[in-house]
Amino acid sequence: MKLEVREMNVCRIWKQKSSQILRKVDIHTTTDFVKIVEVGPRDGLQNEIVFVPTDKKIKFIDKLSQTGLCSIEVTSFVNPKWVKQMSDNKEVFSKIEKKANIDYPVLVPNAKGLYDALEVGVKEVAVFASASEGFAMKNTNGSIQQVLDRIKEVTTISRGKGIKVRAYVSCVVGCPYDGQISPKSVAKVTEQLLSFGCYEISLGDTIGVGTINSMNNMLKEVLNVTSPKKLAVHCHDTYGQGLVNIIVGLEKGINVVDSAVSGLGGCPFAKGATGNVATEDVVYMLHGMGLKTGINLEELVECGNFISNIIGRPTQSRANQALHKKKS
Ligand SMILES: CC(C)(COP(=O)([O-])OP(=O)([O-])OC[C@H]1O[C@@H](n2cnc3c(N)ncnc32)[C@H](O)[C@@H]1OP(=O)([O-])[O-])[C@@H](O)C(=O)NCCC(=O)NCCSC(=O)C[C@@](C)(O)CC(=O)[O-]
Repeated sequence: MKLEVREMNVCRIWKQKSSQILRKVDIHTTTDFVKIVEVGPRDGLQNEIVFVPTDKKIKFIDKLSQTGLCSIEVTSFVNPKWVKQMSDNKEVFSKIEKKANIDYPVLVPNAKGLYDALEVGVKEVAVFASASEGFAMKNTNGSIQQVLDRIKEVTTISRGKGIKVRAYVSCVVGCPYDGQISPKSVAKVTEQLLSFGCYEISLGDTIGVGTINSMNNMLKEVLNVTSPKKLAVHCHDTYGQGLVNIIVGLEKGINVVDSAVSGLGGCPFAKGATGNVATEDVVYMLHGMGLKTGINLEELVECGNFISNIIGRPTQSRANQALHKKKS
């Protein structure tokens, strides 16, 4: 009997808390649209050891283009000795069926990557910096400052050619090499990237260690140097905190979220990192909150199943598993 009363109280408190969160989200978002940047084809597949055939990558991206997504990061133009999985970048980008209302950014680390991408007609690039020295060195073979210098060159060339530049900051709360990361370092790198002309900064919890508190502290500091409209969140789900960390971002007025269908992914240079938060789970959550994404969840589930079959691993998305089971 006592237990029942306690459970009822816990339920009531949770209901109050979740409606407070929803109210806050309503207050802070100027629009009820949340933009999803699908990173499955790049962040999702870059860590796969077995090479995913190029025609399957293309089919995967073409299927994603049918779901209502408006931005799909398709590949990277990095050194193929470092990331062999993305070595078919030119063929993938050239052969995907591009829809007029979808952006197809590609990841580039330096001017060489940019020029290679320009050869196949890329219109948007994503550059990547780190808030930790250890990860900057392991991931990009340079210090934070050296990487920022390369990015400055990429943004200068890109702006001259009318190419849009988005930027990532990795390890915004924790680093596999340097441990906890100071929110001030994240704010400093964010400010520099914006000063180069990057239109949006995606804050990456690369190893998925963030919690409500660490995300909150980091975002408070970053929001001292910019507006939420310039930010996106990119949460890996290693500790199962991806969705809740996205809510922290929404509460602060951020309405761009990166995710990977089926929870694919991880970074080859971030030990212990697992996949991104699954796009299906994010979309299910956002729609349940009354927010719009423009995405058809059923079609997304199809994409998740398609790529899971190709890589030979079950989907990591809980929403996908549940919806698939319900259907069958
Ligand atoms: C940054 C570099 C290029 C420096 O790599 P480096 O070895 O220091 O480069 P280098 O300038 O000394 O050149 C060495 C060789 O690489 C070649 N090279 C140089 N650049 C390129 C290029 N763009 N494309 C193709 N080839 C390239 C260059 O031409 C040369 O060739 P060689 O003369 O020996 O034949 C290297 O470290 C690299 O490619 N790193 C890859 C890092 C990567 O892809 N990491 C995963 C993505 S980041 C991520 O997942 C995190 C994120 C974004 O999702 C957000 C989050 O979760 O936090």
